[in-house]
Amino acid sequence: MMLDVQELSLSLGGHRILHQVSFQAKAGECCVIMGANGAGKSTLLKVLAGEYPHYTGSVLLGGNPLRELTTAEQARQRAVLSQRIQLHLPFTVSELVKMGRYVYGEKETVDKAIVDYAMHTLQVYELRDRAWTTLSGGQQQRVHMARVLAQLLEAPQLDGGVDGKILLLDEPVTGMDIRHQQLALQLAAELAEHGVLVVAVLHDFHLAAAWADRIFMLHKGSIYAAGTTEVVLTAANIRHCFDIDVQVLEHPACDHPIIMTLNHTHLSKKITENGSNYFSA
Ligand SMILES: Nc1ncnc2c1ncn2[C@@H]1O[C@H](COP(=O)(O)OP(=O)(O)OP(=O)(O)O)[C@@H](O)[C@H]1O
Repeated sequence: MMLDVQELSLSLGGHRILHQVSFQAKAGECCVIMGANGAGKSTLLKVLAGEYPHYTGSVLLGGNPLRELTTAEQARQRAVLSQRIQLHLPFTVSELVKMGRYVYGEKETVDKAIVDYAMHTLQVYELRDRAWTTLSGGQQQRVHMARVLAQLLEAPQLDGGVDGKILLLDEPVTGMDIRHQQLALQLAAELAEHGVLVVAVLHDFHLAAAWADRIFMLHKGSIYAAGTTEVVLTAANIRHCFDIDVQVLEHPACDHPIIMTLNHTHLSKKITENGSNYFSA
């Protein structure tokens, strides 16, 4: 299964948000989209999730134009974790995770086994009868991740029929503690090993460096850099896309780099000099 995006452009509210974005990704890869606030990361993910069908250019999934797949076909092939999901109805945790199964309409027993498996995997099984609204932010995010996992799987195991499916994750680890961040991304990497194409938006350089097979760095709606961590996460690319100086160091124990920020007091000075010091507002 291949995702082939060619010259994708999209306007929203009369503004060009994505501009001539082209890339290819294949089943088994863990791709990470990075970029500054407003660069177009979520919008790109939403196009891939079928939310903005009025794009120009082409998006092919397994050789088929995305637009030609029905909503039901898309939902069985692809699971999406959106950014900052807010729910106000007091669904229990298990009810919410079960929503991931609606696209299948299968036997109750299969659904229950998969839902239980997903809740165990994200370590929210103990919370299964709690109202989602009463959970902490990080716990809520883990429940959403469990829901998305339940949608992806066709059997209660990680290699359960996921080969060739797509997992789209928009800032999946927001609010999670350091251990659960690792757990969530390890899960994404394991799914990729079982043939899932994972495309995740991440802000954290360390996590991206540790888990990405390839990184696409977006800048003002276009891809500025694409490739392996070593190619993309350079001080020059980060300065260009984020307007900040960093040092890229060798990790003492792992084979990926560490991105270190410096003491950036000059950033607030720069803003003060420009007459808009929002730090003191
Ligand atoms: N529905 C919309 N109508 C008009 N403009 C939009 C809409 N959705 C997003 N935008 C604009 O498109 C740009 C890209 O937004 P997007 O949410 O994709 O950014 P992002 O890279 O995900 O940012 P962040 O890191 O803050 O999540 C922003 O300038 C945003 O204001």
